[in-house]
Order: sequence, then structure tokens, then C-alpha cells
Amino acid sequence: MRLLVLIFRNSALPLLLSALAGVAAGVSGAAVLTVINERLDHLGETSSRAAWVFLVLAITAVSTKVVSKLLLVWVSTRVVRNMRVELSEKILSAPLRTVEKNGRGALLAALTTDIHQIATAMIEFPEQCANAAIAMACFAYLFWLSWWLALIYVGIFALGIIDYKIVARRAQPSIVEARSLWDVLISYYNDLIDGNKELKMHRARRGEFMSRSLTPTATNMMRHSWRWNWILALANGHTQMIFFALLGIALFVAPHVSFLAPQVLSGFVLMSLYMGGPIASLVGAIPNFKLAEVSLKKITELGLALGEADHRDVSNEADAARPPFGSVELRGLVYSYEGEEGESFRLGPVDIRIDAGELVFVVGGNGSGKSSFARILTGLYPHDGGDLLLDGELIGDDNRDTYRQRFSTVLSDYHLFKSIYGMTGSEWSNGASHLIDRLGLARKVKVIDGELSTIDLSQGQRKRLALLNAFLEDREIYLFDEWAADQDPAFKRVFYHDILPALKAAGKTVVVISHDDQYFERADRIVRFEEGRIVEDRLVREQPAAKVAV
Ligand SMILES: Nc1ncnc2c1ncn2[C@@H]1O[C@H](COP(=O)(O)OP(=O)(O)OP(=O)(O)O)[C@@H](O)[C@H]1O
Repeated sequence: MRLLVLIFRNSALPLLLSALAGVAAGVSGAAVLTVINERLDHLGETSSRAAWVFLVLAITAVSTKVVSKLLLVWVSTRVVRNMRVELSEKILSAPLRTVEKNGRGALLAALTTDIHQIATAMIEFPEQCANAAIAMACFAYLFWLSWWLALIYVGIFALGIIDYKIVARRAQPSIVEARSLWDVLISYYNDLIDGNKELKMHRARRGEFMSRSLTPTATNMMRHSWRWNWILALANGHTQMIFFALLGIALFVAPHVSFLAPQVLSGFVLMSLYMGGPIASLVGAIPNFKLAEVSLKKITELGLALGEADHRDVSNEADAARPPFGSVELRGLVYSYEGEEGESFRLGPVDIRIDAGELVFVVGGNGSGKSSFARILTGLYPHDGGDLLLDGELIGDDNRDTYRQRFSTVLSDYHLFKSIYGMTGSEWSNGASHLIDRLGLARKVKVIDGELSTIDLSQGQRKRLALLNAFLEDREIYLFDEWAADQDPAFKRVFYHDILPALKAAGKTVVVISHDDQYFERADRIVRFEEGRIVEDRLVREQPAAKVAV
């Protein structure tokens, strides 16, 4: 049902036109057969009227078929494009936790396999509507020829459908299982690519990764795919048998039951043969519809339902000028990670107020909650309890995206884009070149046509480029999550002694997550986390304004 809604939401008119053209092709094809059937009865006699009818019907059958196909190709290319864009937008607008929880494997499977399956079914749909219409037109003709024989045909058909359903139902669990295994296989593909070094370095790990994870999953998928394919092939075989049964009845049984004119019998034989193609195609398309339903369900389970309104974590409003802020405050703020066995980590309650222009170092041991705090503070995760306020205004679902736009960040799991998106004109390009120079990368990286010439650099150099991005964004609040961890001692010093004070001097608010205790005295204030809570919040000293411009 959801599939039908989706089909009609996307390109309803061309799909309808294609279906109508398909019906016209099928009906005119069937009409050609009635002319043939009629002429077979008068072999040897000439009729120019019949010849003209034959010619017009044949041309109509071929041309409408071509039109129907062309419309389908036109629609199909657009449907696939639209779904790719829509699903990407859904992923962009979904809350970050939804994206993280789903994982790369499931999302990539949705973007590739599921979209392909749904698009295939959408494209099949009008063609199969046309096939169903052709079958109905054929049956109408059969009823006109002999109602009682046509009724027997309908009865046999109904039995065939019931039989198909009984057999095909057994394929469903394997279809679902094969699709679930595909997610797992993609996550192993990720390991294969991202963990290639680790796998190359250790023979036993490599062997076990293949023998315990990747190969069994691929084998399992093969088994399930084989199972549902043979079950449906068997069900298709049953359907084929029905046509032979129909032909057999027309040829061998019906003449003994009651007198039927030879033209009636040949009509039944011809129509049985003609219907065979469309009905076989209809039955053959059923797996595609089943696969598409499974794919749609998968996408919905990811929290990214296509074609339905959902909770948006991003706003499409134009970026308006914002008045400078005075303070950000967290009051009794709580956030929990849910594991399989309930809550796995709780941040908070956290109470803190950060005033504009402060340089705050957030410190603490591994797993104490610093990065989680950063994600809440920047509005990347919605908090579970307590309040987040900007100048006294509560931050919630409606204004979180706008709130986020005040931050420039380099998070610990940052991603570096080769293009510096979101900045236009030569101004940023000149700025970028200048900053690249200041970051000590001038001999490595250039800005060419709005793109960085390379991002294939060392970890530390890549992080400098991430910093470049943050500088270009030029927002009010900077947040760096262990930015200096990969830097050499000289550049670490530049970061703490030049860059941070320069940002402060420029009126920026800076939050630095750091393990570099030798530089802690560079902060205005130190906030220490332990087990998800602030255990220390102390002023260090007033930072002198820096002389170095960033
Ligand atoms: N994506 C996640 N899913 C589930 N739990 C998480 C996730 N990220 C962090 N946690 C939980 O939150 C705790 C705190 O993690 P967090 O990354 O905030 O610590 P941290 O202080 O930044 O550590 P580090 O100094 O090692 O970066 C972890 O111990 C873990 O239990």
C-alpha cells in the first residue's frame, strides 16, 4: 500500500499515461488476434476492410507500446534521481543520533539497494497495470465467445492465484532475511576498506575476518537468495502449468462437453496463448514488488520514511544575521546513551554558563563525557532533560538548527571536505590561501577553482585544514575537540600561544577540549569532567589579548 502511495506521489501523470498507452497496446494487440481468428475462419476469402482494420490495429499496437516504454524510461530515470536526492535530504535532516545509530552499512544499503528496488517496482507498476488490463480485455472477449467456458477459465485462474500465494508465501522470510544480511555484509565491506591496513598486517586476523564474518554472511545471503528465488520460480512454474491446462481444456475437453463452433475454440486457444505473455510478466514481477515492500520497510525502520513528513533536525530557513550573544547556559542538563541493556552512559546533570569572549578548557579523563558535552553544547544532540539557553532563550527542536549556526567546530571525528562548501566568491578563496600559508601548508595545498588541491595529507596536516574551514566559517563560538592531539610540538605551541589568544582577541568565544596539561594555564577557565559530571570549574586568569592575527 505504501508502495502505491509512493508510486502515485512520484510522477503520477506520466505513469498513468504509460499505463494507458500500455493498455491501448495490449488491447489493440488482442484486437489484432480477433481479426486473425475471424480471418482464419474465412481463409481464402479476401476482405480489404479486414486488411485495413488489421493494419490500423497493428500500427496502434506497436506505436502505443513504444510510447509506453519511452514514458517508462523517462519516468524511471527521474524517479531514481528523485529518490536518491530525497533520501540524502532525509539523512541530512534526520537527528545526528538517528544517523549514528543506524550506522554506515544500513544507510549505504538504503541509498543503493533499497532505492534501486523501490525504483524497479515503481517502473514495473504501470507495465503490470497494462498487463492486468490486457488480461481482463482477453477475458471479456472470452466471455463474449462462450460464457461458460470463460467461467471455467476464471475458476482455474482463481485456483492458480491461490496456489501461487500459498507457495510464494514461503519465500517471504528469506527475502526479509537476505535483505537484513545485506546490511551486515555492507558493514563488513566497510571494515574491509577502512581496516585494510590492520587486516594486511595480521594474517590470523585477516583469515578469521574472512572465515568468521564476511564469507559466512555472503554464504548465508546466497542461501536465502537461492531459497526465495527457487520458491518463486516454482510458483511461476505452477502458473505456467495453468496455461497448458487452459489450452488443454479448449482443445481436448470443451469439444466433448458441449458443441462449440470452431471459431470459438480457436478464439480460446489464441487468447490463451496471447494472455500467456502479459500474465507471465505480471507473475514474474511479483518478486520485485515484494523486494520493494521489504526495502520500503527497511527505510522506514531507519527513521527515514520516504514521502512522509518527519521530524526535521535542520531548518531550511535562510541564514539571517544574528545579534551577538551574551552567554550560553546549561541548567541541569542531562543526556543519556542507550545501549542494548538500557542506559550505557549518562552525561549530567550539567550546570554551566559560558559568557561571550571566554576561553574555556574542558578537561578530564578518557570517557569522562567531554565529547558528549561538546555535542550537547553545539546542539548536535538534543538533550534529554534540563535546559539549554542562549541569552535566556530556551533552545529546543524549533530553534536548535539556528543555534548550531553560531558554532565553528573541529570535532574529534571531523570530516574534511575537499570543496569548501558554503562559502562563495573570491574573498574566501583569498582568505583561504592566506590561512593555508599561516597554517604551514602553502607548499602542500592550493585553492584551485574553489577546491583544495589535495586532502591526501598527514593526520596533523588534515586537522590543520579542518581548522582552516572553521576559520573561514568565522562564527562567534569555536569548539575544538582535542584538536592539538595530532600536532607536532612546534605547531601545538602555535595553537595554544597564538591561535587561541588571537581568536579571543577577535572577540570569539572558544571552548577547547584538551589533554595537554602543560598548556592548561593558557585558559581563562578550566572545567573538569568526571563520569559525566563537572567536578571542577575554576577561573585561571585573564588572558592577555594576542598580537598575532589569524
Ligand atoms: N556513540 C556513542 N554511543 C554510545 N555511547 C557512547 C557514544 N559515544 C560515547 N559514548 C559513551 O559516553 C561515554 C563518554 O564518551 P565521550 O566521548 O563523551 O568521552 P570523552 O571524555 O570525550 O573521552 P575521550 O577523552 O576518550 O575522547 C563513553 O564512555 C561511552 O560510554
